[in-house]
Amino acid sequence: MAQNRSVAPAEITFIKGHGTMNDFVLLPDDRAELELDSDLVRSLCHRRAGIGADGILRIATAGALVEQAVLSELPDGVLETDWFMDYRNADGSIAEMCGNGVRVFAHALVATGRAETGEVRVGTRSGPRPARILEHRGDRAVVRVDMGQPELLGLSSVQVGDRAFAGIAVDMGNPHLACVVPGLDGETLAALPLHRQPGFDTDFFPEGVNVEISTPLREGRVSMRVHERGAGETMSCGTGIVATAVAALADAGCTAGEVVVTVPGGEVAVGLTESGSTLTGPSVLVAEGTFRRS
Ligand SMILES: N[C@@H](CCC[C@H](N)C(=O)O)C(=O)O
Repeated sequence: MAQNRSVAPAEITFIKGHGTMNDFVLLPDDRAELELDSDLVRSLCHRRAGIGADGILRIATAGALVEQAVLSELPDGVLETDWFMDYRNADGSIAEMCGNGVRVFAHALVATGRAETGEVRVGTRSGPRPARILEHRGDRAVVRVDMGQPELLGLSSVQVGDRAFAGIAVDMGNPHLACVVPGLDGETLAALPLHRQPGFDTDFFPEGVNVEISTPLREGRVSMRVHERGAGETMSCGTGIVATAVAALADAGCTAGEVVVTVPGGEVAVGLTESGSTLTGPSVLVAEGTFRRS
């Protein structure tokens, strides 16, 4: 039963941050009192009329989100007292997970005194995603996230402009189609019309999909671009980066290894073992302030 839920206030305190330019508005709302509807999410994320972001990270305890009926129950492994990343895409839709978001969220927990530096428990709709702050210098941090076990779901394909690409469907808590394209180089990758929604198989992905296109693995590195469900093309996508590393390693005949993924917004490192995956990269907190709702 929702309790003490206020109507959305006229002024909302926010922090703005990004992880390899996948940018977020963070809303400190420990007791989950804010009515975070999709109109408010879209206003906050609007790049002309709002603050501008690929998504929203509400900071609340998991217990408060259950109490306010934002979550119907605690996801497996998440404790009532855990800080929970209540993630919304820029279009107002809810997503289960956000890899870059977890890095920025854990950094913000430490920067605002909600958690100690070191290992930080972060709850998500896909379960706990422990994060370790490896370096922390004020507004900048380097964070490693335990991203769990990627699940391979089979093969599908996408249409990007006049080209079709085959890919591996990977469940990272959220859905991905990671397409490693033989012979693709950085220049051709950069020219693909990924700003437009790629065509995908809606029977295979009834809830929509995040689409990654990448170069093949070369000396432990790939270059990738992404079109995100609910946000359009972004400069980086942490879950998509891990999905791409899985697909690039599979393409090279491996099920484990280290891959550095270059995205338009920077570089992130993935570690893949038989039992799980990690994502290591930067987090930057760039601003804080008050959003005035009109
Ligand atoms: N940018 C994120 C993924 C955000 C959610 C995604 N758009 C979805 O709808 O699944 C990341 O860093 O993983």
